[in-house]
This record gives sequence, structure tokens and C-alpha cells, in this order.
Amino acid sequence: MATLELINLSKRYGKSVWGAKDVNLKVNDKEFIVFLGPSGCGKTTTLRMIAGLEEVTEGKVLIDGEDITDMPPRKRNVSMVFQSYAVWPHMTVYDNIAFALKLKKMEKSTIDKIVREVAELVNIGEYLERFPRQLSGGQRQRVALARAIAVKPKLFLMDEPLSNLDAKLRVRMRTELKAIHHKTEATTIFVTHDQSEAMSMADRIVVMKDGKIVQIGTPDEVYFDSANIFVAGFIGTPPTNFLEMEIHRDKGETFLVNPLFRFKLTDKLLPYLKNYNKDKLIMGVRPESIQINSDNETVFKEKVLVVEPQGSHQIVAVELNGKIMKIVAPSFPKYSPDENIDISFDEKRVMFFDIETEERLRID
Ligand SMILES: Nc1ncnc2c1ncn2[C@@H]1O[C@H](COP(=O)(O)OP(=O)(O)OP(=O)(O)O)[C@@H](O)[C@H]1O
Repeated sequence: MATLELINLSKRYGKSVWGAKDVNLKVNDKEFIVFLGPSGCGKTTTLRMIAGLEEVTEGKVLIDGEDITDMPPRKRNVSMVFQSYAVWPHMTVYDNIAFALKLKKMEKSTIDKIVREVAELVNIGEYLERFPRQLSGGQRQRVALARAIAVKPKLFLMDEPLSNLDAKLRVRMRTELKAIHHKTEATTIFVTHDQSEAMSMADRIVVMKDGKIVQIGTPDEVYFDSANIFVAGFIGTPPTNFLEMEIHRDKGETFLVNPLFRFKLTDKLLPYLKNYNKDKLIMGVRPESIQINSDNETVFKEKVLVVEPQGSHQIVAVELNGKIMKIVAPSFPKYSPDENIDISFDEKRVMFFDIETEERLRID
């Protein structure tokens, strides 16, 4: 169990490539933190600096308040699980899990107890005598997990550990990993580029872009209260719909206008524009915050382009000024292509962004 603190942590490769820049983060004891972002945003670099596998260019890493920035990896008491199941092919599952415990010169009976407990925890208790080649990918990754758990590290670091698994197993392992975390309560940093994996597992998500943190928040915070256009577009499937709108002020009323419709700002939404003096903004509306044929005031009428049934819901696409807008609607009533629909927005969920900085407009 441990807390982790990163202070202005930076890594420069060569003269000018910053793999990570000024990363500041406080991780609480028992927390499950997910580093999320597109390829090359600095997730792995940051994780490897925490593990001690990458030299730090600037800044500090603190575990339980102790500065470990220059401590060798093996002394840090952290366990790392990688995308490729790094298990010893010539050792049985039992020996794989026991390996690090033997190095610690633990008693045989203690090792046996830990190996069996941990194997049970990750659901491979019946495979202890097998060799890795006799296991499926998911089982092999469980061995890697078991090995990491067995040494009771202060910190768990996982770099895309589910990426090599097929889609269905991935989703199942998410739930299992979360359940394991609930039992072990080990402080965990988990790296992924998959936003739904991040949403389903994290206590808090650290969204990264170009080596920097762009937002830290609970899954609900990054989803409903996205800091900028990048986060609002990266998190959620289908992604947020973005519309460029002109701001028209007319006889004390304010409208957002695009070639297809006018949207009158109510008293609830007006405060977002109080300190905003530009004449355009970007409006973001999540697909489930758009309603079809509801009692709400219709914002515009449109023809359905295509419908994608999903069983639990349907995704209705319309074309708006040459761009596709996606709407998540309940499964019934069914809609069909070319059908005319009335579209309205859930005011409480509409997001406004600065047209230049792309940052979210907020109420002071
Ligand atoms: N050894 C290296 N030498 C030079 N540049 C590097 C090196 N390792 C990483 N980088 C660069 O640092 C940046 C961050 O890389 P990093 O591997 O941390 O990204 P990532 O978010 O983990 O990406 P992915 O999801 O693809 O693994 C990238 O621009 C990458 O090209």
C-alpha cells in the first residue's frame, strides 16, 4: 500500500523530444489510476520513470513521501505487468509465481501458501503444474498478474496488460482486474489508449496529450465535465458532436447560429458566455444528449441518414452542414433512413468551447 507523487516529472529524448513534460500527480493509497491518451502521448514514458526503467530528465518521483527518483528499480518495491506476458517459458505456473519469493529467501511453506492464494485470486489455481505454452493468452496474462501480486508490491504498474487479448476476453479481464484490485487494495497505475477500458476501471483517469496531462478526474468528471475539445472528443463512443456556432446578440437575447439552425441561449446557459468576447464558439453535444421527437423545444428538423441498431440502443446519424452528427436513442421507436425527425438538445449537457484555445467555457 502506498501513495505516489510525481512533481514536474519530465523526460527528454535527445535534444528536443519531450516524452513527458511537467507531469504533476498525487495518487492516493489504494487508488486505481489510469493513464489514458493516444499513441505517443507519454503514458509509457511516465510509467517507466515511476518504475525506474527510464532516467528522469527533470522532476521527482515520491513513494510514501520518500524521494526515489534515483533509486534502482529493484529497490523500489513496485511490480510491473506488460502487454507481452513476460512469464518464464521453461518454468511451471507454480515456479513462475514462486520465483521472486524464492529470491527473497522466504520459507518453503510460506511461499507455497502465497502461491496458492494468489493463483486462486487470479483464477489459475488449477493450472499450477502447467507450463506457459499449455495456457491460453488470457491465462498467461493471469500468471504474469499473479507473479506481480505475489511479491506484495507497494505499487502496481500495468502497461496495456490486456492489449494482446481478444475483445471478449479483454472485457471480462477488466472486470476481473477490478475485482482483484478491490481485494488486494494495491495502489495501481494502469496505462491504456482505450477510453472504454479507462472508463470502466479507473478511480481517476489521467488524460495525456503530447507528453502533458490535460485533465485528471473521475470517469464521470472527464466525461461530463471535459476540460477541452480533445478530452470531449477522445472520451465516449460515439464521440461528442462538435458544431461551430456564431454568436448573435439581438435585443437582449443571445443566439448561437449555424447555417442550419438558431439556438436561443436560456438563462441557464447564458452565464457561460459572460466573459467570452469572441464571435464564434464550438458547441459540443454528446450523442445521448440529443433527443428525437421529444417534448423539448425543437432546435432543428433533419432527415435520418442511417440507423445503426445496437440492441440495447440505436445510433441514428444525420448529416449537418456536410458533417455527420450521431444520436444515441433508445431502441424503440425504430427510425429509418430518410425519415424526418425533430431534434432537440438536453440543455444541461451542452458544452461550450473557446474557438481558439479549445478550452471549455466555464461559469466563474
Ligand atoms: N527511446 C526513445 N527515443 C526517442 N523518443 C522516444 C523514445 N521513447 C519514446 N519516445 C517518444 O516519446 C513520446 C512518448 O512516447 P511513449 O512511448 O511514452 O508514448 P505512449 O503514450 O506510451 O504511446 P503508445 O500508446 O504508442 O505506447 C513519443 O513521441 C515517442 O516517440
